[in-house]
Formats: sequence, structure tokens, C-alpha cells
Amino acid sequence: MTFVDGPVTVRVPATSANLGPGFDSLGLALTWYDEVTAEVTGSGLVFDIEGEGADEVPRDETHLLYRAMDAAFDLLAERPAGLRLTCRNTIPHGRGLGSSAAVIAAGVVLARALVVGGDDRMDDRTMFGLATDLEGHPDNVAPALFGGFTISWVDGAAAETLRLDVESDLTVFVPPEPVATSLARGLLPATVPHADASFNAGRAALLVAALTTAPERLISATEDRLHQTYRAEAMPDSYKLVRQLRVEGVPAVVSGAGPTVLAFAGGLEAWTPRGWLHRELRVSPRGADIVP
Ligand SMILES: Nc1ncnc2c1ncn2[C@@H]1O[C@H](COP(=O)(O)OP(=O)(O)OP(=O)(O)O)[C@@H](O)[C@H]1O
Ligand SMILES: N[C@@H](CCO)C(=O)O
Repeated sequence: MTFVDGPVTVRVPATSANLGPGFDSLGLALTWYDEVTAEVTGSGLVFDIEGEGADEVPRDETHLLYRAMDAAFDLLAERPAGLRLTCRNTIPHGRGLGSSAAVIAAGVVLARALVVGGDDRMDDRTMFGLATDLEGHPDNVAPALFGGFTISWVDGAAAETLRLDVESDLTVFVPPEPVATSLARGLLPATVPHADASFNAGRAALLVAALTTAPERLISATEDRLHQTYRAEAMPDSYKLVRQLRVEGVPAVVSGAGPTVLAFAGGLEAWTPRGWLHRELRVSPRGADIVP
């Protein structure tokens, strides 16, 4: 038998990338989850999608979940005759909360779990490399797959990550309208001043210490000169909220490519702009997990 009998379900966390100075490297898994179920069938591709993005995402081979599973089946050298895919989406799309990384992580984990002996044929590092190739950068897929706080980098063609356990009160402020990551990346300059690169290197190093042992340093540790200001024109209200919170001493950053604002603190509901969603979260110690 090549494939397991019956459905397999994975629960996968939202993630926040960059965290201020750690552009394309640092990421946190959040206690906010999508659930995706896959079952091998005799033929065809059937989607059942509810929740976030249900009216926008395709229901064919171009769906990101299918594309991730397809790439994983290629690596596993197995191909099911048909698939039934059920998505229970709660992570908002295009808001800087790692929705694309979540669905990619779910896809590669599900494909591996559906193949009998899949764990022996695709190790975690290979799975992470594949997910990074699909997403384009490793900072969201690492915490989506492994949970916790992740420091990721690309060494030649190989994606690498180091995972740490951290705890923090977190608040996300989610605006009603999305900003596509591709648009936000298009606003970044090709080169940056040496002084700004040096500034961010120091802050990113400090952030690792602040999140693990020195939380009183979080306000300095979350400063950034490499991406948020360049992207402000695409998300002026997010940029403004980050600045207002920081003036009050609250460590706040744009989450991922935005426009969500992430603060390393709770009890901030009064700061919620009209029409935005406010949610208090923690760091999820778990990444994409098979639901027993
Ligand atoms: N659950 C999903 N099912 C299908 N497609 C999805 C899903 N989640 C995200 N996508 C696709 O990814 C796009 C959003 O990806 P994008 O990289 O722009 O934002 P994000 O991943 O939500 O934020 P960020 O990468 O900044 O954290 C959606 O518009 C959709 O095309
Ligand atoms: N590092 C990425 C995260 C969003 O995918 C960016 O800021 O573009």
C-alpha cells in the first residue's frame, strides 16, 4: 500500500515574520490556526473550503495547497489518483500573518503524512527546503512548520533554521484591507546604506537576546531601518499605529509584509483603529501538527 487509508488533518499556525529588524529571517508562530484535511481518492480533485479567502481562492490545481502537495509528491516519488481537500481557514489572507506559508506548510506536511513511510522518505530539513522554495523566503515557513521563534537563513541553495522556545504576550491589529506581499516587496530598494545594514544587524542580534532573556530590551530590539519605512506608503495607517505605540514604549512592528501591526504586549485593545480586528495571542510552541 502506497497511501494511508482515510483522511489526515493538519493544524497549522499563523506566523509573524521580520519582527522589526530580522527581515526575511526572524519569525514567530502564533496561537491562531488553520485546519486542513486531505484524503486520497480514486480520481479527481475536490475542494471544500470555508472561512477566510473562501470566495477568492481557486478550486483547482492552481490552489496553493495543491501546488505544495504536488511538489511534495514529486519529491516523494508518489502520486495519488485523486484528492479530496478540506480547508477550514481562519488566518486572514494578505495581512502579514503568514497565510501563504501556513497553506504551504500544511500541504507538504499532509503529502508526507499521506504516503506510507513518508517520514523516512522526506526529513524535516528537506520539507523545510521545499516549503521555502515555494514561499520564496524562509521566515514564515520555518515557524509555520516547527512553531516557536525561528532564526532562518539561506546557505547557497539550502534553507536552514534554528528554533528557540520563547514566551510573550502578543497583540495583533489587523486592518480590513490586504496588501499583497509581492506589492510590499516591490517597494524595497535594491541597496541600502551601510549604516542602516549595520543598525539592523545589531538590533536583530539584540532581539534574539530580548526574546529569550532580556524582555526589557524589546523596544530597542524591534527597531528597523530596512523595510518598514520603505513600505509605509502602501500601509500608512499601520505605520502610524506602530509609531504611536512605540512612542508610548510599546514594542510594535509591522507583521511580515504588513499591513497587520504586531505588539509584544497585551492589554492594548483601546489602541484598535476603527474597523480593525484586535486579537491577543501567545507564541505557539507547535508548528504544523497532524491532528490525532
Ligand atoms: N489558505 C489559503 N488557501 C489558498 N491560497 C492561499 C491561502 N492562504 C494564502 N493564500 C494565497 O496567498 C495570498 C496571500 O499571500 P501573501 O504572501 O500576499 O500574504 P500573507 O502570506 O497572508 O502575508 P505575509 O507573507 O506578509 O505574512 C492569497 O492572496 C492567496 O492567493
Ligand atoms: N520577509 C517577508 C515576510 C512576508 O512574506 C517580507 O517582509 O516580505
